[in-house]
Amino acid sequence: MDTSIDDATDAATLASASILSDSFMVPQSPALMKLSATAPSNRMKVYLRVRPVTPNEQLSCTACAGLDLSSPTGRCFTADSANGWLVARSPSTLQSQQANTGLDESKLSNSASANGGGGGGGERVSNRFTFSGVFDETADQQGLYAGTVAETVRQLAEGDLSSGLLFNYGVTSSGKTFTVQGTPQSPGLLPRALADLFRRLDGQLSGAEQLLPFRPVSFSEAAPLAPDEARAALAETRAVLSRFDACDAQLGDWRAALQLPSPSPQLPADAADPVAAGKVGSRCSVWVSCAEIYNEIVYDLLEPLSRRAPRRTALELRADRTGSVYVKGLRCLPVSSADEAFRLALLGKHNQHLAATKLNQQSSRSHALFSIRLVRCADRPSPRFSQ
Ligand SMILES: Nc1ncnc2c1ncn2[C@@H]1O[C@H](COP(=O)(O)OP(=O)(O)OP(=O)(O)O)[C@@H](O)[C@H]1O
Repeated sequence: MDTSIDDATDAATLASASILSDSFMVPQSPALMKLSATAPSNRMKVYLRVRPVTPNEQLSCTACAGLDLSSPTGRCFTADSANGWLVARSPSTLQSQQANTGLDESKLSNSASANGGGGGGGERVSNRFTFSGVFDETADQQGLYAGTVAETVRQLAEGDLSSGLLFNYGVTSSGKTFTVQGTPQSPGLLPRALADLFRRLDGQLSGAEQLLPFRPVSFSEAAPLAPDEARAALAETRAVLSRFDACDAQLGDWRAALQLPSPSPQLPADAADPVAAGKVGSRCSVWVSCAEIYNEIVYDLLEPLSRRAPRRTALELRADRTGSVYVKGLRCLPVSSADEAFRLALLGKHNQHLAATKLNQQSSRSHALFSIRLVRCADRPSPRFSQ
């Protein structure tokens, strides 16, 4: 997987790739990745998003000197959304083509072979990479969400999916944060997924003041929750959210772009239980966690820090009874709205290790993991639940 995408980025393609699966696996070779991306029956999907070239990149890329990157024919790649292809050409090939004969786009594309080999009489002119979907720089955030994550969220909300993963991969400054988090005016995949999930669960959620019947444990299990434990869990969410002031200024814009109600809706303590009232067949609670992997150590990004304990605790990985790996001790907090869940995501992002790199003033220095867990209680006398 890495090799194939890196080939493209080497050719100055600025893109991030996302993988969505309900059984996560990492292919070991480019050939395997190609198979995964194209086989219709495979549950892993690989998408490529190309972001716009910035004026700075146009100026600073020596390999691209003389090329007009703002023109589709002046670039060393072509994103073909209709076919799910990315055709990459080396800058030197492009320069010599433009200088000598002018660029013949159709000839270049035709020369690309399906297995990524070159054409043009044995000369390696271009490579074609195949993805489950390709989104060029004109793709907006809503279109990207609708074409990638929306179906997984629907399946999760309807109980057709037990687990899914969105894995976002790309070189520094390729647009990972923009794609997953987005901006207040243009929210990315995560806030859209949360808003969509809560809209779909409308009427099925345990209210903030009602007792949650179960809590998630390990990777894929749930355990009954005693009333005082439920109260403590809800109080912890409120305590963590109360530290949110640092990011609060932008919340109005996020809410407006996502059409979220403001402030977050919380069911009153005496709200009718929708299951008991026969309105829905199941009752759900949503829990989120936020971790980072920094220098190969896992930390809880929602852990409160104090003067006495100014550093985050290093957490350990464990395997549960099914062999699934989880982070022991990672806070998993109940949330009653998309607004609450996204505020926790923003707080986690705020706490992540950041540094400026040559290419990105706000570069993430760690890998962040945001988990959304849905616990569904089918009926109370003999409860069944799914995550
Ligand atoms: N599709 C897009 N449309 C417009 N601007 C974008 C797009 N993708 C990324 N950008 C802009 O490009 C810059 C770098 O993007 P971003 O910070 O998301 O990269 P990153 O992959 O998260 O970087 P790092 O790994 O260093 O944290 C940002 O200024 C961002 O706003």
